[in-house]
This record gives sequence, C-alpha cells and structure tokens, in this order.
Amino acid sequence: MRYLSTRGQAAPHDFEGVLLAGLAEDGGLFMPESWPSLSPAEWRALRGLPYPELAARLIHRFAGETLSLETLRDMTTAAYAGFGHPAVAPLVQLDSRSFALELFHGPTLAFKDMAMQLLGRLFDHVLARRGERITIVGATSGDTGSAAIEACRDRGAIDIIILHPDGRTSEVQRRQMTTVLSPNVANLALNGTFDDCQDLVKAMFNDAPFRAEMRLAAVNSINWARVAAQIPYYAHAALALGAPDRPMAFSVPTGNFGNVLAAWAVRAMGLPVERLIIGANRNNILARFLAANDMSMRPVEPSLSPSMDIQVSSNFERLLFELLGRDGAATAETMQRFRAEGRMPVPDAAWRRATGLFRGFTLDDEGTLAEIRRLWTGQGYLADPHTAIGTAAARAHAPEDRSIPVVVAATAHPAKFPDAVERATGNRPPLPARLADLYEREERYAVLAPELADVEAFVRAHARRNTA
Ligand SMILES: Cc1ncc(COP(=O)(O)O)c(C=O)c1O
Ligand SMILES: N[C@@H](CCOP(=O)(O)O)C(=O)O
Repeated sequence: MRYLSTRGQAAPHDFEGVLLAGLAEDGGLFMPESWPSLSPAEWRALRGLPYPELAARLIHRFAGETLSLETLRDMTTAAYAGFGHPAVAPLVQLDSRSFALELFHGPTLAFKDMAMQLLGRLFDHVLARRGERITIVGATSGDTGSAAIEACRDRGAIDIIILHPDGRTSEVQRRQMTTVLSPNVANLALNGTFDDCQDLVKAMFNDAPFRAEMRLAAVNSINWARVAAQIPYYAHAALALGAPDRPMAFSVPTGNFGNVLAAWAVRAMGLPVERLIIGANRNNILARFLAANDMSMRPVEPSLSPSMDIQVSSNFERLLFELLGRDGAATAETMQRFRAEGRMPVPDAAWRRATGLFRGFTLDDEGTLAEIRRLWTGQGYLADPHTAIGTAAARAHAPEDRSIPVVVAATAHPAKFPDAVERATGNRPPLPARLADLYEREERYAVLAPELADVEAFVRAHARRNTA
C-alpha cells in the first residue's frame, strides 16, 4: 500500500514512512493510494472475531508491507489487554434503534486509547528495527495528550512533548497529562486555543531543518496510522449489528474530524454506511458547512465539551481531497485560501456530495446538560458531554428508515468531566481506583505564549535533555 499526500507534491510513502513522517513534506496529509475493499463474503467472515484479531486483520490491509499479520496480532493483543472491558469496545443499547459504542475503557478513559495504545507499540517496533529515535510533538484539546503520553511514557526511543491550551481542558484531563513525570515526557500549556496548538505543531513540521534535527513525529490524527487504528471499531460495531447485510448510521461527536473520517473509511472499504452524523458544540464550523456550504472560521469558544473546542478540523482536508476527485493541486489551493481568507471555497458539486452522506448538528451547553440529564433519567445511562452531543445528534438526524440502527461513538468516560455531569444529574462520577489520587499528584508543566521560536526552543531543550 502506498500513501499519497492530499496536496500532491510530496513523495509517496509506505505505511512505515507515513507512521514516521506524520505530516507530508508538502504540508498535506497522507491518504491510501486506493481503499482496500472487502467483498460482502470477506466481511461476513470477520463477524464474531475478538476485537484484537479483527483490528489486526483490518490494519494489516493498510500496513501489510511493514508488518506481518502475526506481528500486528501480537501488538493488538498487547494493546487491548489492559482495557477495562472484556469486549474492549462494547455496544450498549440505548433505545430501540440506537447504541452507544463505548470507546473509553482504555487507560486514559477516552477513545484516543483505542489507537494510541497500538501507536506506541508501532513506533517502538519500527524504531528498534531501524535503531532510531524520534521526538513526538502533539497538540491536544484534552484527550489526545494523556492517551499519547500514557502510550509513550518511558519508551527509550521516544521523547514526547504535548501542547495544550492553558485553562481550556477539564482539570482531570490536565492532571492526566501533567502528573506524568517520566523523563521523556514534557507538557506545555499555551496561552491560546487548541487551534493555536495545532497550528504550532504543523509549523514545527513545516520548518524542515527543525523537523530533521529533532526527527519529529506525530501522534495527532494528522498521522494516518492514528486514523487506521480507529477504523476497526466501526467495523466491529457494524458487523455485530448485521453488516454487511444491514445498512447502518454512525453519529460521531466531532472536532478534528479524525474519528468520523475512520467511520467514513469503513464505508470506502465496502460496509453499507448509510449516513454519518456529525455532532458539534457551539464551535460548529462543520455543521455550518453541511447546512449551507459555510466553512468560515470564527473564534474558538470554550464549552462544556472542551475536547471539541476546535475550528480548524485537520482531517477535513482528507475528505476534501476525496470530494475534489483526489486532485492534489485543487486541495492545496483550497486549503491555502482557507488559511488566507478564513473561508473555504468548496465547489457546490463537492458540497452536495458531502451532504448526501453527512448531516451536521449543533448543541449548546444548555442542550448538552439537558441531554445528559435525559439519558440519565430516561435510560439510566451516564454520558459525558461529548457523547451526549452524539446521542442528541443521532436523534435529530437518524435515517427515516427505522430498521437502520444508529451507533453513537461514546468518546469519553463521564468521570473525565465530573463538573458537567454532576451539574446535569446531581451524580458525580468517580475516577477508577488507579486514578483515585489524581488530585494529590504533583503536576509539572510550563506555560508559554504561542510563539513558534519559543515553542521550538522548549522542544529542543526537552529532547536534548533526554538524548544527552
Ligand atoms: C471526548 C472526545 N470526543 C470527541 C472528540 C472529537 O473527535 P475528533 O477530533 O476525532 O473529531 C474528541 C477529540 O478528538 C474527544 O476527545
Ligand atoms: N480532541 C482532540 C484534539 C486532537 O485530535 P486528534 O484526533 O487529531 O489527536 C484532543 O482531545 O486532543
């Protein structure tokens, strides 16, 4: 499998190259040259497999030249062994047609662990074989950071530096990152938004000498390996509910567009996904795009679902590339105009193609609290604010045909957002025993203005300290 940049100028890579490169050298994102498509019979043969086995077989379709199926199987088995639920990603029925796909049973209680626990092992395997080391720089609005730190802490060939927006994550999210005092981990709080953090990560990658000097690598979903490792859980849910012989819809609370892109990928691989519903908080650029082809930037505003306080959804570029007929030059020009003008000029035909499959939905904080309350009092289901946006979006935009099930990505454990959940239900969800002393642990992080030179100096200092 070869991977191409969405901007058409970078050299193609294999899976190993993509894993290590993160962002393509032309600033674009890597996409598979063609989608590995499975026949209905091949999909049926995957029904009922344990999650690690299914994950290994599907990811192998993307990584076959780099990793044998046996090696991948060992990695997925180890990656999911520590999850707090035997099914890894259980489906919980919410009502007659909707299900929560619980993706938060990993070590840091959010869906990011599903990919990150594998990614840490992939990096280790490839780096050991090559005798190399890397410096990971990542941006987080709250969940990617702790999942990546947990997956990479104390790994000899990796330094990891995570940028988060100061004061804009939940306290649990911040402490999950800043209380990890391993020598290869550093946290940087920036006076800005998640978008500033993500821009700085991309700017470091686009600074070619710095990128080479630090041997930068990415753990955000700009790295194709992250998206690839998020594909199996959508297939797992769909197969459990009757695919490929029954269509389905997914509702995904969305920020950086990586998670819903993985759902889109299982459709490209041949599963009958009828509709993809995108839930947003007040930072609803994607919902506005789907409603009226209005992809225009507004300032990021804080909300009760902080992980989705995002305006520039990185992975939308991957969908755009597909919508524009995989025309790298057109994708590059559209992205450049978005950056320059703050508005993305998506041709009408491409927008119509998107609206044939996707629906957008916006829920403000009051609505989010009401939805958490409704789920709790009605179904006895305790949802975090992000998941609640997904369930409300599912109700608003479920396909008219009631025989089509809707699977909602339950992206975080309610205990990560105890204040919002308590406000809505009067019930303060406790942290699991292994995190019970989180509030007593020592925190360590630096605070900086979002200036590239200062951030690069911080990264250089951290990486050098570790390599000395
Ligand atoms: C809990 C939670 N829900 C939803 C999202 C949005 O997912 P994505 O950024 O892949 O769209 C995030 C952040 O990624 C998150 O942490
Ligand atoms: N919501 C995310 C933002 C980064 O998303 P990613 O999927 O690109 O890593 C977070 O929690 O950090």
